[in-house]
Amino acid sequence: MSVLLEAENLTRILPETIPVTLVRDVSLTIAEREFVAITGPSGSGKSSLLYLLGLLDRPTGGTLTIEGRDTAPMSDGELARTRLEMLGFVFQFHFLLPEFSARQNVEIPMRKLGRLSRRQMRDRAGELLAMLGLEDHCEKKPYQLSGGQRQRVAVARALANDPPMVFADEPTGSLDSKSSEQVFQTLRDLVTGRGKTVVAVTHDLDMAARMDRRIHLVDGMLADAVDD
Ligand SMILES: Nc1ncnc2c1ncn2[C@@H]1O[C@H](COP(=O)(O)OP(=O)(O)OP(=O)(O)O)[C@@H](O)[C@H]1O
Repeated sequence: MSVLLEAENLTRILPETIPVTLVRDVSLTIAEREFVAITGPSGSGKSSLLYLLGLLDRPTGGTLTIEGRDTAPMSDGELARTRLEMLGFVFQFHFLLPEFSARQNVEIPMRKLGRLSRRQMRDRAGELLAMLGLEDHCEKKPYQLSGGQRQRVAVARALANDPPMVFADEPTGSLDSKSSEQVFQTLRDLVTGRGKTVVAVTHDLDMAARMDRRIHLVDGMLADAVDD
């Protein structure tokens, strides 16, 4: 399996009067077609690590390569472009734009990348929504959808530019158990059915146990490093 992301001694320290260490010396690799959970107690740095791996934040130490390319010398513009092409994001609260339909929300990352015609974007958004069982809801606004449906629109939006990797931060955290299971199955299908890599922060240990690998953090460090 080819490696997509490689972190070596990844560290993020906030330069406060008393510096706050969010992530410390984390080394890991994430390969194609992996379904990885990031677990750990509240405040252990799970979201901070996800933001670093997702190129939403820059480390203060260590290295991060994506498909073999070092991210340190990349400008903010290059990082944004790499995110658009390589990475999709699903957050606990869907962050769909309320004034736009489901379809228009899914088109947004395609518009930003600017590779497809209006017609192609429209068609692709419709196909993605249909793949997630939302073919009858394309023209609805987020407030007209259930929590689980909104989260599946967010998954469709994450897939808009066909990235190899999807990051999810507590994707089922605000859903009831039935919708959680649907969203979990949707993420699982991305890996087994579509060959994506999915990395998800979760508090839900049962869910983490059903994923293929677990990265456990304690105080911003990998738990196996803490055990040493
Ligand atoms: N901007 C910030 N300024 C100060 N402290 C911060 C900041 N961002 C995060 N922290 C602290 O860093 C630690 C790690 O936060 P992070 O959100 O990554 O943890 P988490 O494991 O995702 O937590 P949770 O499970 O509660 O969401 C926490 O103690 C948090 O309070």
